[in-house]
Amino acid sequence: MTASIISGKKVSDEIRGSISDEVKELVSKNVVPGLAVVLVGEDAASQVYVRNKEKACHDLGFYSEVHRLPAETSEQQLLALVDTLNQQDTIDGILVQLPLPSHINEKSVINAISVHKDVDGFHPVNVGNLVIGDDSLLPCTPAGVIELIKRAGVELSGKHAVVIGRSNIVGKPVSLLLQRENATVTMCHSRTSNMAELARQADVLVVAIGRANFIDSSYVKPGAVVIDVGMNRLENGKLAGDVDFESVKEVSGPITPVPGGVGPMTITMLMKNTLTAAKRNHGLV
Ligand SMILES: Nc1nc2c(c(=O)[nH]1)N[C@@H](CN(C=O)c1ccc(C(=O)N[C@@H](CCC(=O)O)C(=O)O)cc1)CN2
Ligand SMILES: [Mg+2]
Repeated sequence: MTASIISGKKVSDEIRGSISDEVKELVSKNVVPGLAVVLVGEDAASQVYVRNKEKACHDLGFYSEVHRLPAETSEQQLLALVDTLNQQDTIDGILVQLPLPSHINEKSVINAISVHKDVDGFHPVNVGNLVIGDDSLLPCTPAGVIELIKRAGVELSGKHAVVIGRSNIVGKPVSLLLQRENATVTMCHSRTSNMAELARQADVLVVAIGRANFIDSSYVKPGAVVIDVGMNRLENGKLAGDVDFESVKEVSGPITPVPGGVGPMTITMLMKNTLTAAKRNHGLV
């Protein structure tokens, strides 16, 4: 029997509806949440994502600034812009689209963003608070993964979750958030020798490895929930996840598609973080 599809688009629209209502209330108090997005260079995928973020801001009534800088922008020039945005009262959230050109140190840029405006949740202070369980702005994709699992009605407490991939922006934080939901978490990575065996033990399998269609049905326990964080552009221009959707959906439980799964949730969680930052910046929480 084919698995049920977890629609990130549907969940995203539901959450954006409530964000839009909250923004209207804030605007009535003369508070307009402001997001600044900085894009350096001409990476095609990044341009799509930044356009999606800008559109979401406009759709939800946020103030939005997009700074598109040439690829040859120096690290110092970028840091100067971040410093200006840190001090700009109309801006509650700042993000610098990754990846950056190789001559720019991503860590230096992330560290330069004010912790309170770090709506990506990448700043070491926000990451540290995530690790110790204190309040923090959560990284958008991991937060979106957890929201999708919860809204699919999946109970995580006591379940075995297997995360494949250990990146700083997805694998590591999503493992921590799964632990916060009392799941038992196994993290697999490029040096894991028995990945398929471990993956088949998962009640919930989260895949974020950046390899198109890598995970087939041999990695999936029948009925397991499968969350595909992959975002791979194929030579034919189509988008593919890390999961071989057509084969896996025949054995899995609820599964996210690509596109239309985790991706839209990343943007929505960014809007949610910006709203939170605006409320905090204006002393409303
Ligand atoms: N500063 C950041 N950089 C990057 C992040 C991030 O969270 N912060 N994450 C990824 C890219 N990403 C957000 O920027 C992102 C990826 C995909 C989507 C999305 O909506 N995908 C759609 C398909 C879009 C398309 O047609 O290509 C989907 O999956 O349905 C949104 C955001 C790396 N960089
Ligand atoms: Mg404001």
